[in-house]
Amino acid sequence: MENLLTHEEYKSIARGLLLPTTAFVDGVYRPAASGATFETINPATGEVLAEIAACGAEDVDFAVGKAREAFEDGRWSKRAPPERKDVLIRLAKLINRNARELAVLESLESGKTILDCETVDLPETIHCLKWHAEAIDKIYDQVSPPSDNHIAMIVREPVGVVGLVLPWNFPLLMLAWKIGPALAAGCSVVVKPAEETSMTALRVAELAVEAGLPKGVFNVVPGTGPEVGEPLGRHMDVDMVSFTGSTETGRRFLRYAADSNIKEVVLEMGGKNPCIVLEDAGNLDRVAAHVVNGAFWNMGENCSATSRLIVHADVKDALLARILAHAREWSVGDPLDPGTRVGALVSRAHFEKVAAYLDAGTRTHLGGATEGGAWVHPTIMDVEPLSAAAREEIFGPVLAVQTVQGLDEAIALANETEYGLAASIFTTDIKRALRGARALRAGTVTVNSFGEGDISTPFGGYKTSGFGGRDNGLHAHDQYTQFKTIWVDLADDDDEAVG
Ligand SMILES: NC(=O)C1=CN([C@@H]2O[C@H](COP(=O)(O)OP(=O)(O)OC[C@H]3O[C@@H](n4cnc5c(N)ncnc54)[C@H](OP(=O)(O)O)[C@@H]3O)[C@@H](O)[C@H]2O)C=CC1
Ligand SMILES: CCCCCC/C=C/C(=O)O
Repeated sequence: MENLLTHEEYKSIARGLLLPTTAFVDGVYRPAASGATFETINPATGEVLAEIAACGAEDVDFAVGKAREAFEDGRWSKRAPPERKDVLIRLAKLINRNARELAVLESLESGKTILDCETVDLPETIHCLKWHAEAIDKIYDQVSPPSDNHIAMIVREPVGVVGLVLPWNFPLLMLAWKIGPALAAGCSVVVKPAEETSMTALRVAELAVEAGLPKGVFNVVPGTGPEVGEPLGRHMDVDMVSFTGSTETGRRFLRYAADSNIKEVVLEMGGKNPCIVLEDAGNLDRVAAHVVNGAFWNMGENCSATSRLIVHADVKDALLARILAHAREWSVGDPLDPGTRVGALVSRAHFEKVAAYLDAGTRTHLGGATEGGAWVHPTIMDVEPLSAAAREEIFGPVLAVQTVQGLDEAIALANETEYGLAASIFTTDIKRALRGARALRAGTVTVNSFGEGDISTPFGGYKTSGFGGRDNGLHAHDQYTQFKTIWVDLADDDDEAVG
């Protein structure tokens, strides 16, 4: 990559970074009301990076109040769409101008590789914000099929004050997936970043004010799930929550909503994503490259990671040989080294969760060993269909392999999961590919590739992987919009009134 720096240069940038550590509410940084802090740790070294404001219910209440004030006086919600567009495009440009520092900050907090931060997370974050900004003034209201005696308009309105609860695996990109359409729609937001990765969201909120976003529209309240996430989920003046994270926590947000003001809830949750490789898959080396990328990219800390390989017995050995060859090329190491493909897992606690699965297979082909810190080598193992390793979301670089004799068996096995986020199928027969894609119960199915689609395609899950809406695409704007019907009677003043 020609634009990448050297390992030493990245380390030098890391040493010089100014770290944002307090909440960002109503346009300024401020400590938690209690004055409490918590440590944020660099998972690659175990060192404390910073002490972050440990906010609580009082801070959430304050931030929601400021967001409400901003929403009601219309300083953003009633601005003309082209004006909102200009501000968000300026924000995307400012992120671009600060991309290197943000990439290093993201890598330091999360253990993600600088290679991915520089070449995927930052470019995709910028692209996402621009895409939603550009969409703002191209989304039309509607008029229902007309009749002689009435006209009905269906107008979009911003949903109001929105809580955005984020995960740690793509801190910037998930922020962009949510603030892009939410701010485009005219909402005010209160962001709760994951406690492992608060700092990039804080910095982006500061850049947003520099871009011209009025104060109070974009607030970030760092802290733990129970201390910040729950009060946000239960707040009577929050109109909607959009959440990405585990299915277990997603369920809690449904309860919070039911117990409070029945706010709208959109949930993007876990996955145990199958990749079916049939005997007619074609070039197995190409297939192997996709499987390895799907399974080990971002250390497998990806809700749509390929975590189950369901392979036809006739090609299993040949495919595995190629998968092992590709996986061995994924170097494990310091996330700030641009040659590293597999960085550190996000935390020691998460490392321990993933490591506990490493002996769960019936035969391990590669990996399994770990070395200090929070590193797990790409691991490929055969598993029994009903085993925990075959069913549970591991969220690490672990690929569980199962063998089948045909398409129907493969589909049945692929669908035998509580999740339904993503799936892929490899075959050179278009009919089998489409039959398979239709039968797989997942929000995104890729054929002869691994991927999540792009900003133009909706992203979300079936079954316990998703609820209430989709991220990405114009579909994401619907999450943050209310539809209002305005019905106008066209009858003459002296016509009989009909109900
Ligand atoms: N679908 C996805 O993209 C993701 C899936 N996961 C899955 O979840 C597992 C656990 O990871 P984890 O970080 O604990 O994921 P969580 O679902 O717990 O975290 C996601 C967000 O929800 C917050 N949260 C946690 N508990 C509560 C609560 N009781 N009330 C309100 N908000 C809460 C978290 O806060 P905080 O962490 O700051 O306390 C974080 O901001 C992973 O191993 C993986 O399997 C994890 C991340 C992303
Ligand atoms: C370049 C696209 C990356 C998409 C990652 C999607 C993951 C979402 C999640 O884990 O929640």
